[in-house]
Amino acid sequence: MIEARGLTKQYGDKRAVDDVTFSIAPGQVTGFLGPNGAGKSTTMRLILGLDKASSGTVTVNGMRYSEMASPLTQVGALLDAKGVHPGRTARSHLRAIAATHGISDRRVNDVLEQTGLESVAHKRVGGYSLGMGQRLGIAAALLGDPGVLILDEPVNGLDPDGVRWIRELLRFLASEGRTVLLSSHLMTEMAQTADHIIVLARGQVKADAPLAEFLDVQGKRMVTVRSPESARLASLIMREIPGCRLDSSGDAGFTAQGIETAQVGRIALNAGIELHELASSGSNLEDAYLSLTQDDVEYTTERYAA
Ligand SMILES: Nc1ncnc2c1ncn2[C@@H]1O[C@H](COP(=O)(O)OP(=O)(O)OP(=O)(O)O)[C@@H](O)[C@H]1O
Repeated sequence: MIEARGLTKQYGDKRAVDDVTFSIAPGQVTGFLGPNGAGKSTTMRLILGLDKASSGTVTVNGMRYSEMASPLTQVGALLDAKGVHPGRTARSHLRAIAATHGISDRRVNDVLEQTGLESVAHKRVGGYSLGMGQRLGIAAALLGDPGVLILDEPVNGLDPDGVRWIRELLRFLASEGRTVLLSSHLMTEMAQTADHIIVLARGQVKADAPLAEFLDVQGKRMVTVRSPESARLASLIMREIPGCRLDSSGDAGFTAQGIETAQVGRIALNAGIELHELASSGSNLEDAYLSLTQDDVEYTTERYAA
């Protein structure tokens, strides 16, 4: 369990984290989302005692990081996978960390095996690919067998195989009852990995909800309709369902928001209109996230029309 209460971090005149309160529960993966500069990494650093809060508190299993006698066994983190001496081998890197906590060589071998690094454990880290470096960072996070894991953009730059491996590993770790906090800008990946979503924007919590609820509240369900009489059907729908929004899809059809498939079916039936397609698609995490944060993006660019 990670608990933040009124957590605030001020850098000069920049308030990077602004009165943030949340509880991150064990047994699930919590996705930490937010535009660049939203305060995600700062919050993670505050949890890990790498930065000092200006006010408020954050605890892991009821304790501040600085109060933990053996922090690696409580909380494991992957913040910057590049912070490893290039001349060391993976095994010697992990052994050096293990030595600070009295962790056995056997455990080092276990995490090398768990992260698929056994066969390259004797090689110098300087020659590692990005994916191998990420695996080593995760091996270090797992070393103390902690109940809480914090990973800042762990899938950045990984190939599809590595991305899937991390997704399955995090789901497994959560299923063992661990608390997993994961930040990523990859929405499709997050949608497949997270059970719960926290969105930060300009240092504040904009949403804190189970994934399904987040999609329901923020997302927009879309109905796709195709009919040889689509223009007549569209005008009937506009008349009968005020507030619904239609967009022509060009292919003898249209998409509609703010309406259910059953309503379209009934209107079509009553008017004797033949339907060739009537389908509902759920909203995706990217759309839901973008609609929530569109006014909070600090670094923006012009959009290109398709
Ligand atoms: N050490 C620091 N000194 C001054 N400002 C900082 C420092 N660290 C972070 N900031 C500022 O705090 C804000 C939040 O940054 P942070 O890195 O936490 O955001 P983020 O959500 O992790 O962004 P990204 O998605 O780009 O990684 C930014 O405006 C950043 O410039």
